[in-house]
Amino acid sequence: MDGTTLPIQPEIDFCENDRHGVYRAIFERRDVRGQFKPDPVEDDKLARLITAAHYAPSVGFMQPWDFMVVKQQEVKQKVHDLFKTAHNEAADMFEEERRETYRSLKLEGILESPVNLVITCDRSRSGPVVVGRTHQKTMDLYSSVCAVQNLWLAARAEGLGVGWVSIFNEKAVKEVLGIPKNITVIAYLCIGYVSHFYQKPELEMANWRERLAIEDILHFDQWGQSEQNSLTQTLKDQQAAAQEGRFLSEIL
Ligand SMILES: Cc1cc2c(cc1C)N(C[C@H](O)[C@H](O)[C@H](O)COP(=O)(O)O)c1[nH]c(=O)[nH]c(=O)c1N2
Repeated sequence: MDGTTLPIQPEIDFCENDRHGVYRAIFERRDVRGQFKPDPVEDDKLARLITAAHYAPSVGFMQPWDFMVVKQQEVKQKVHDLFKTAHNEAADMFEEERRETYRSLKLEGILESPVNLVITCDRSRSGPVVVGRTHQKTMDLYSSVCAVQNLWLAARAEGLGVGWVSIFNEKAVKEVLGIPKNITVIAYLCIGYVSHFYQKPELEMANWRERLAIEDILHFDQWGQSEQNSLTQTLKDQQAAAQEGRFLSEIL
């Protein structure tokens, strides 16, 4: 193929505002559970989110996703019932000291959010041999997750909150939603306008878990090999800024 005849994008660089917008969406995106407002989400906005998801990268351009919009209260109620069952089971899986804290966490907004959206993965979408998936079969699942992340960031840019709910038995969810056996549920998302976005993850604020120090999860050339070099120092400085809400104003 002659590369010069293919259409190209007019610009390589983003202008300052656009670049800022991308990082803003990344740092200000939150998992929303309890701050949903009942206001309906306009179809054009919801469509933009789904379009953004559909333009995610996928292995071999497989596009293994489907999108299922759930708006009916009785369907949401059934999913919520499944959540409650799984949430009770989950509590018993944690160490005793953490059980009460776990129970006190708000971990879904299924009924309060006006729209629920299911993103799935059809593992046989483009036949048995897929470019890039010949040796690592799970790449299709990761592709659908890329679609979720696109949607999540686009939603933040639209002023919409998204909460990912994974506390239910997948088989039961599929039954309730009539999803065929060969389709994998990747994400059950609650979407809607919010009263506010928190600055930090709710699990971080609840002291459930801290953001890991970047230098502890950074390796050079060999696993477990660290280096005190300028990249390491810059990453530490950027993390300190991000933790204090200074990333957008000081690092960009
Ligand atoms: C695959 C997957 C699955 C879930 C989540 C996320 C992801 C990526 N998260 C959200 C998760 O708790 C949250 O992303 C982290 O706590 C970090 O917070 P922020 O997303 O930065 O606000 C999530 N949250 C929740 O309240 N109930 C849930 O069942 C899940 N499930």
